[in-house]
Amino acid sequence: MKAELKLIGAPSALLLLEGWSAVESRDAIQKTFVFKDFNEAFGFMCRVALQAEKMDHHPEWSNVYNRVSITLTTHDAHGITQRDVSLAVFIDQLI
Ligand SMILES: C[C@H](O)[C@H](O)[C@H]1CNC2=NC(N)=NC(=O)C2=N1
Repeated sequence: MKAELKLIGAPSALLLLEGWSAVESRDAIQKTFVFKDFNEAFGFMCRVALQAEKMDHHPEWSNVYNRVSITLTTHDAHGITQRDVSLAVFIDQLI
């Protein structure tokens, strides 16, 4: 198994991240980002989407106007892995 697909779990991941929280009832983390308007929010989503494709690691997310809610987990591992931490770090440095 690839090292970055080893389960590390949400509690360990959260020690490395700021502003993310554990999702109840599954091994996942989530964060909500609020922008000035839809244009800013959608620009952010485009940058995340391009990186997600590059990493072959995709967020679960929703957008309402200026708000983007993101949940990260690794579907292939049924929980949090290093890939989620790496994508979360990438997302945070966009802000
Ligand atoms: C076939 C493809 O590589 C896999 O389904 C990828 C795609 N994107 C993914 N994204 C996430 N979040 N978890 C995965 O396990 C995953 N697997």
